[in-house]
Amino acid sequence: MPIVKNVSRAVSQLLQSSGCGCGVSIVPVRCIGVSPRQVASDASFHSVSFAESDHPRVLITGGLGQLGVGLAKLLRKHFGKNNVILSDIRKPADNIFYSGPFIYADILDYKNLREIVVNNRISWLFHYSALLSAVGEANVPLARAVNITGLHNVLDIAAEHNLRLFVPSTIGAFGPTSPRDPTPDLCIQRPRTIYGVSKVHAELMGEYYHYRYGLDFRCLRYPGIISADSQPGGGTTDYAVQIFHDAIKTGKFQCNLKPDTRLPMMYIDDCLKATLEIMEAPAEALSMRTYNISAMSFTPEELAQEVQKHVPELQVTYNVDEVRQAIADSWPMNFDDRNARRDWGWKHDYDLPELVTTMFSFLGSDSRIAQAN
Ligand SMILES: NC(=O)C1=CN([C@@H]2O[C@H](COP(=O)(O)OP(=O)(O)OC[C@H]3O[C@@H](n4cnc5c(N)ncnc54)[C@H](O)[C@@H]3O)[C@@H](O)[C@H]2O)C=CC1
Ligand SMILES: CC(=O)[C@H](N)C(=O)O
Repeated sequence: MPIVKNVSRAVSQLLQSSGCGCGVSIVPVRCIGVSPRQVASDASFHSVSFAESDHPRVLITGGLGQLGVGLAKLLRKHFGKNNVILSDIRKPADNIFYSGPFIYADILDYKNLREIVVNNRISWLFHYSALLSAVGEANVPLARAVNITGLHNVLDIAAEHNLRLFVPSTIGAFGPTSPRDPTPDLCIQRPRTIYGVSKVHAELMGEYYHYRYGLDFRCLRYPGIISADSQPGGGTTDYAVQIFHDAIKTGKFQCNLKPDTRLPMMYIDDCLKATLEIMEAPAEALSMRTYNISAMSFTPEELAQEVQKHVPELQVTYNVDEVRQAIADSWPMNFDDRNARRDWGWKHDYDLPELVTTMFSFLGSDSRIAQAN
């Protein structure tokens, strides 16, 4: 009888302790071939701090996409080359392979991922693997596996090994019934893409693990990201990268969204800066675990006009892709990021004119390099 009493007291203490994450003492641990179970642990994830110890040991999943290589470069500057491991299931180009540690990691292979985390003493994980909005609609079973099952693997490993975990979300986590102009952090989220559904799931699961197990989960909802030295991976906002390449190469650009489709966008340097800043923010500063971040918002027509200031002869035509247009029409037009600005001092550096100038200075020098080779 006393044993039964003790057990029920322990269980009720556990349930009551959810909410702040401090002192929570159970962690989901998966055994290979056995369903998830829970074991006792004294871990207090919120106390993990790198301020007084060495740099974090970082793993980036899905690192060979549009954003991962730039993130690795930024983090290596801060934490040292060998403390940041880039990973993916694709083969890296020579320059990436030789620029720092690279490892094969399939996020659907739980055991392999856990082995990498353990063997490399990983303490921060940036989970970038995903299928984006347009390619996700083209292959829903794969998007569901990578974006949802893969996330479950990452969450369990992060909780089990006390990692600080960053998972990006997106403007695509909102849908036609969300307020679109502007879209606040907390509002109706009923996206109609598998990508959006998987990202709402990631936000909720991450926050659940935070409140239930104390996982140090941090999440930003990125706008469409624009970069010069990496290609987008099959999203609805890809046009805003392609226009620069086509303006330089052919002077002609065919846009797959209508000219007046307004979407939030951001230059990659701002996106990566925000990602590092939220990971470094003290836990006490974070009143939420999922934040919108914003920089600018424009339509294809407005972007084309700005690009034409640099390439006046650029001809733009419109050939609307119905799938992408329907997605874009359900996404935010403007993003409200007041909470990020208030809580941890988020501030963007690039508006539309600076973005366009910076893109051309990058691509201009790149094409000169390409010609010289
Ligand atoms: N690029 C953008 O405009 C935005 C990106 N995000 C998010 O940021 C993250 C990174 O985005 P991008 O670099 O643009 O994506 P991307 O599509 O360019 O790259 C994703 C990477 O995931 C990898 N991957 C696919 N299946 C995998 C698996 N089973 N195991 C390991 N890796 C796998 C792919 O090989 C690819 O290199 C994603 O989670 C995305 O949802 C959010 C909003 C905007
Ligand atoms: C905004 C995103 O998440 C991405 N670029 C996409 O268009 O799917």
